[in-house]
Order: sequence, then structure tokens, then C-alpha cells
Amino acid sequence: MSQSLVMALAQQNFLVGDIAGNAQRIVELSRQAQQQGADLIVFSELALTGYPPEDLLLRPSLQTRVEQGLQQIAAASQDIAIVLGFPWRENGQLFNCAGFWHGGECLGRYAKQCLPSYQVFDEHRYFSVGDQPCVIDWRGHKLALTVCEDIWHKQPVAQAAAAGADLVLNINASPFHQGKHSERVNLLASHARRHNLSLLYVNQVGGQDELVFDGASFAISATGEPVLQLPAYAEALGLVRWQQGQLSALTASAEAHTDTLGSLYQALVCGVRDYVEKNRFPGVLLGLSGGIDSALTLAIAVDALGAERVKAVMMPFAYTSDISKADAAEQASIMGVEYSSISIEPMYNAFMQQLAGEFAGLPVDTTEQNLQARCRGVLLMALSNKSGAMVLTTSNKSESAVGYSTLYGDMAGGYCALKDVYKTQVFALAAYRNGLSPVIPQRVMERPPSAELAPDQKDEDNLPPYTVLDAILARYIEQDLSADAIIADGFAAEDVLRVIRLVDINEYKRRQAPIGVRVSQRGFGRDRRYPVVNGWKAGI
Ligand SMILES: Nc1ncnc2c1ncn2[C@@H]1O[C@H](COP(=O)(O)OP(=O)(O)OC[C@H]2O[C@@H]([n+]3cccc(C(=O)O)c3)[C@H](O)[C@@H]2O)[C@@H](O)[C@H]1O
Ligand SMILES: Nc1ncnc2c1ncn2[C@@H]1O[C@H](COP(=O)(O)OP(=O)(O)OP(=O)(O)O)[C@@H](O)[C@H]1O
Ligand SMILES: NC(=O)CC[C@H](N)C(=O)O
Repeated sequence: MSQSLVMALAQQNFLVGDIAGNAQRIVELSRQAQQQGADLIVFSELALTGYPPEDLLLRPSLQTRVEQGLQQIAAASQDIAIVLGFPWRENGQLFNCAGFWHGGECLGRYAKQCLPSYQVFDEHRYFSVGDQPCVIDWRGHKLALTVCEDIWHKQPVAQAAAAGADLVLNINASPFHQGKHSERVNLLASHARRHNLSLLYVNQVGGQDELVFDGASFAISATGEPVLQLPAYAEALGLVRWQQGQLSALTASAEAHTDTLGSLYQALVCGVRDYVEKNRFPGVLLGLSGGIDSALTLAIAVDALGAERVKAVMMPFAYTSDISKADAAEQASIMGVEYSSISIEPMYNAFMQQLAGEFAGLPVDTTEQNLQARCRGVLLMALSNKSGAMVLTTSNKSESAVGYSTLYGDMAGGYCALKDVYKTQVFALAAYRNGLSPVIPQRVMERPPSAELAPDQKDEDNLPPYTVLDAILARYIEQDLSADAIIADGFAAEDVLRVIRLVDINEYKRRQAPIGVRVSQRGFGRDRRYPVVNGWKAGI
């Protein structure tokens, strides 16, 4: 006769590489869950190391550190069962494992069978493939362990069902991209219905370099109905009861994690917050130009860290309009951030004076524009060095795509909130954020974008309108379409060929850009690895 079980879903923000700290956190939370009546607690994939640990997995002391952490966890499993993810070396091979501890003993260990090595994932670089299901017979229940990517294929769940499982514990490190949450829920519901199984989906939460894990863990009944939904972008401990083959929620569900601009905005906030917090920066600073990119970046920074940890700097030059200065000052005041204005004119003039001999007889070109951006970069980095605050860069995905930014100028900095956000989405996100409370002056939202690096300059003088540019970029970057296919979609050949050429020749620039939040399935980080030197010809 099976007993009723209370199970805790532990959605946590672990620090990659801090094995001792993560083990301690796992022990504390297990104790806390036990006090709340849980018989079993489930942590996420590679909870012990944090995900993705990347080449830390190759460090010689990995196994020793993992064993030390697991000893503490085993000791904490006397009165509560603990399920968690950890790397495990056996016979010279490393596996991405899920383990089940109770009474101080490991009652089962499962090695992940489906290793993702696409998009940002690179698990075949580190892990060997498992080939066995793991179904643990505990207190009259048959509990199967699976790890993240396993659930995106039919075989591991089918194997577990064939081995008699009635409940699948799926531990995850599943990063956010737009639309991902509904994909996960639909996927698990289809496994549930196909095999008449209930499933727990436990995801980690928080930012890690370019990745943002949204959490949003859930439990699903054998009929494919969601039973419990944990919040997105927050740590949480949810409880469910498992009794006579039925799951029921013991804690309140969060609102369903919908795939709107709101979840995109929260992903950006979460990415910035965790990058700053986990690197222990006291705060951030950025150049505030009166344009939309720096305005949105400022709003994200303040939502992530609080106004007292954010500084904005206006650095005017001869081409900076009065309305840019006024709008920047107004936004800084609305948001309550420290604000200062430093003219770049004296340093620009000093550079030009020193270069006058070298430049004699040569026409004015982008060199002079880049020098303005570089004066700003130097000032921001000096302020960063002095205060310890990190510089946020403001380039969006459209600009990074076509190389519309200056090396060692506006590209100087540590982290980029909008790195994976097209310019058209920048406008939509700014409007979304202002809908919550007005933080970006209306004029900033309405002015045509301009780099203000030359008299009366507008971005769209040099580029097709952003709606057209972004549509071409999405086809080329996200969908991998050829120039011919994009032209066949109705775009002007001249625009398509020019944009593709710009994307191709600016790989070197993107390679030197700071990392930033990834929110699509094809960001400019680990998702897209093109050779800088290459002879590929655009066309078919
Ligand atoms: N393949 C390669 N591998 C390595 N390095 C390479 C390279 N090709 C050029 N380079 C180097 O890169 C230099 C060119 O890059 P860089 O100095 O950045 O300059 P560049 O790309 O020529 O100019 C920057 C462009 O971005 C625009 N911009 C700047 C700032 C802000 C904004 C905005 O709206 O936000 C727009 C600006 O109007 C201009 O069109 C070359 O002089 C060379 O030193
Ligand atoms: N006058 C300025 N004062 C402070 N920072 C500036 C100034 N001009 C440019 N910057 C910085 O350089 C970045 C590049 O901005 P630029 O104005 O060239 O074009 P942009 O990409 O349209 O950005 P934005 O929409 O923020 O103006 C800005 O986002 C800002 O961080
Ligand atoms: N860690 C993993 O196995 C992640 C892969 C999986 N498809 C996801 O992103 O949800």
C-alpha cells in the first residue's frame, strides 16, 4: 500500500562553481522543506555546480569537490529524500546525473541520456551519454528520474513508463527564450497523456552570463492538467501532495507565465541584476544620450538594482541637441538616479589637435564620429575604475548585427542589456515599461533615432527603416534564409544585399562586444559561432 507523499519543488538561483555554497544551500532548504512537512525535495539540473558550469567541469579537483558536497547532502537526507543534479565521474567518463538520497544513502543515480549540443548548449564537450532508465521504488511509489533535454525526446519517458514509473521527476536548467514556457507545458502534458504519468518539472532561476533561467517550475497531472505553477524570475519552494496516483497543490500557484513583453522585460532585468550581483559590483553606470536605447537600459538597470546603485552620465558635444540634454536630465530626475554632465569637447579637440598633422589634407569621415564615441568610452571607464561600478553598454541587436557601433567607444563596457533585442522591440519594451509607470520622457519615445555624431544625423539616413532592417535581419539571423529567399519575400534586393554584407563583415566587431542577455533562440553569443575570417559569398 503506497503512502501519501508531500514533495517540494525547489526553484533556486545557484551560483555556478560555488559547489560548497550550493551544497550548504541545498542542505538548508531541505531542512526548511522538511519543517513544512515535505517527504521529498527536488532540486534542478546540476544544482550542485550551477548550470552551465562549462569548462569548470574539466578542472582536476571537480570530483573531490562534488564528493564533499554530496557527503553533506547525504547527511542531510536522514528524514527527507533529496533529489538533485550533479556531475559524476565513473570509469574515466563524466555524466550529467540526477541522484536520489534518503537515510544517508544514495538510492538511485541516473545519467542524462539526451545531451543538448545545439544553440547555447555544449554538453557533448563534457559528458558521456547514459543509457539506462532509473526508477526508484520508494514508500510504495515508482519515481523516475530524468534530466532536462531527456524530456524533449520520447525515449527516456517511454523507458521510464515501461519500467513501471508512475511519477517522473524531471530536473532542468532550461533558459528562457520568448515562447519557451508554453512549449514546456505542452510538451510535458503530451508525455503525461501518452503514458498516463504525472510529472514534476523543476527548473533553476536566475541569470548566468548571457543566459536567463526563468524558473516557472510546475507539476502536471496524468491527464495533462497543470496542478501547481511556480513564479517566473523568483526563487520559490512549492509543495504538492502525491496520493493514490493523484497530484494536488499544497501551496498557491503563481499566475501562468505568459509569453508577453512583460516576460521579455523581466528577463532583461533578471539578466542585468544577476550579472551585477553575482560579480559583486556595487552598481552600474551608463552614458545617457537622450536616445531610446540608453533610456531603456537605464530603466532596466534601475528596476534591476534600485536607483541608488545606478549613475547616468550625459557627455555632450557640439552635435548634441538641447532636447537630448533636457530629455536625459529629465529621465534621470524621474528615475531618481545620480546624474552628471561632462562635455567631451575639450578632449575631442585635444585629440584632433594632436592628430592634425597626420590628418592634414584628408576628408572628414567616420573617424571623427568614432573619436566622439571613444571620448565617451574613456570617461565612462574612468568613472568605472574610480567607483567600482560597471559600465552597461546600450547597443541593441539591430546595431550589433550591422556593426553600427564604435569599437572601444560605445562598445566599451561590461554587459549589455539589449544585446539580443531588435530596435523595433526596444520601442515596444519602452512603451511597455512606461505603461507600468512613466519613466522615459515621451519625446525620447517619439524622436527618430540618431547617433548625433554628425550634424542633423538620423540612423535611417544610413540604414533602411528599422521595421525593414529588423525584418531582413530576423530572416537572415533567426531563420537562416539566403539573400535570394529574403528578396523573394518582397524586400528590395539592394537593401537585402547591403544588410547581409554588413552582418557578414561585422563578425569581428561582435566578437569583441561585451556579453549581454540572451532572449531569442539565436543570440549573438554562443548561439551563433561564425568564423571571423571567411570567404563565404552571400546569395543562395
Ligand atoms: N575584420 C576585422 N578584424 C579586426 N579588426 C577590424 C576588421 N575590420 C576592421 N577592423 C578594425 O575596426 C575598425 C573599424 O571599426 P570602428 O573603429 O568601430 O569604426 P567603423 O565600424 O568604421 O565605424 C563605426 C560605425 O558605427 C556608427 N556608430 C558609431 C557609434 C554609435 C552608433 C549608434 O548609432 O549607436 C553608430 C558610426 O556612424 C559608423 O558608421 C577599423 O579601423 C579596423 O581597425
Ligand atoms: N551625448 C551623449 N551623452 C552620453 N552618452 C552618450 C551620448 N551620445 C551617445 N552616448 C552613449 O553612446 C551610446 C550610443 O549612442 P548613440 O547616440 O550613438 O546611438 P543609439 O544607439 O541610438 O543610442 P541611444 O538611443 O541611447 O541614443 C548611447 O546609448 C549612450 O550610452
Ligand atoms: N539543460 C538542458 O538540457 C536544456 C535543453 C532543453 N531543451 C531546454 O532548454 O529546455
